Amino acid sequence: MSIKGKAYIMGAYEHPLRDAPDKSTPQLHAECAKGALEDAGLTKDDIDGYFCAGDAPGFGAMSMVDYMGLRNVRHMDSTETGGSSYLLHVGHAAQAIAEGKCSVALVTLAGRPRQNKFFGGGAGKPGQLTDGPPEAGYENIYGGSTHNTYGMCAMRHMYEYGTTSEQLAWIKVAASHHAQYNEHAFLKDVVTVEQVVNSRMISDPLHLLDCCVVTDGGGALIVTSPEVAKSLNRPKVKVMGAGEAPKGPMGGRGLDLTHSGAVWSGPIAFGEAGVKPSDIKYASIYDSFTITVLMQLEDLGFCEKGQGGKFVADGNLISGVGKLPFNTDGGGLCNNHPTNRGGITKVIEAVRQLRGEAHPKVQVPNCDIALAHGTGGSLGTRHGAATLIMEREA
Ligand SMILES: CC(=O)SCCNC(=O)CCNC(=O)[C@H](O)C(C)(C)COP(=O)(O)OP(=O)(O)OC[C@H]1O[C@@H](n2cnc3c(N)ncnc32)[C@H](O)[C@@H]1OP(=O)(O)O
Repeated sequence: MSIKGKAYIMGAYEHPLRDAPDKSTPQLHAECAKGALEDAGLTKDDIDGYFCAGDAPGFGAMSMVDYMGLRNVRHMDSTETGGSSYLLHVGHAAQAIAEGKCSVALVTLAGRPRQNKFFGGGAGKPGQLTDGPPEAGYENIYGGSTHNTYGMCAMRHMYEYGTTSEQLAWIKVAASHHAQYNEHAFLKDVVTVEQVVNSRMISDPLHLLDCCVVTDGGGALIVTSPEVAKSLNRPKVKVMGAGEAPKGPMGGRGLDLTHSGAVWSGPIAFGEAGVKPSDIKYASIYDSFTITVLMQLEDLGFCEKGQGGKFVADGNLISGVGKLPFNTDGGGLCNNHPTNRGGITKVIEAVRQLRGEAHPKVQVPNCDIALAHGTGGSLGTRHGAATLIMEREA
């Protein structure tokens, strides 16, 4: 069943904290839920559907429903696809609403990676027997897997297409240009290409400034039926299309290191929404590392494969300058990357843009159609991809 026009995002909230030593993860989930409900003009007793991923402690969705006192939930989903989970959840919530399983869905993400000093899914130390993910035993002998696999993708992209570190650096430059206007951004300083390429090497060819930040916090969304949306006094953001796909060595269907699952999730979402890349006025693109953005821009069809380096170096990602303003909150590269599943912030900034509530310095004029895309896991080897297309309803 198509979800086009069957659900609306009516509430969105991003937690203002980036460092939360005095709050528990369930508390952050609850504060985000409260913020999104207030934004929508609803109460927690209105919620009858709940969605979260693996960052929710205990028994995931079940524990959070209990902790938050959500008495009327009749539909739950805790599908885990890493950083793309929260984009995928909007699609799943829309599907559940279209099928009559619920009418007000709450989606929450929260975590405290700064306190836990933990990223990467529990892969364990080199050579250690681990209860982490199944691939850990094959990969942890080479050290930390996340930065290394993204580094391999960047290296391969450079080899295949001649992409340069300077071109990748433009992605951080664009994100920092937007982050300067975000009072909550973890990093607010505008940086130059030279600063990015001269920052310390993390995993060749990715430098410190090619990486996303590590922040505590979270966010929440409220997705409702058209009937509930009509009753609320907020701008309506219509869900137009959603696509999801896994990429893995076995399920990867022949994709090499330079391609992401966006090659599958993108066309599904565009097809369902009935729009094309040139119709998109604003894009939130998952930005765990600069290379993540570059590959996804290409795979979603915003430029030709291999031309991403030129596209970003022409300033196309900068609001008010280029063709495709991206991550106008500063994104994961500068603003916020709570947990290793930061995708919810991608939807939240797209909602701000469509409502006309982004910072005036970065607001895209007449922003009527936006895309949010997430990836989760390790870009080169195995990850989940999810694409969401939304439209402002007059
Ligand atoms: C699907 C997915 O989501 S996969 C992605 C999951 N996320 C990640 O892998 C996180 C990637 N980022 C990181 O691992 C870390 O930020 C690192 C390794 C790049 C840096 O961490 P550390 O070496 O511990 O740096 P530390 O936190 O001590 O900060 C040192 C300095 O660098 C700065 N800094 C830290 N991270 C970044 C960053 N990403 N960009 C720019 N500056 C940074 C800090 O502000 C600090 O500056 P200061 O000395 O002026 O105060």
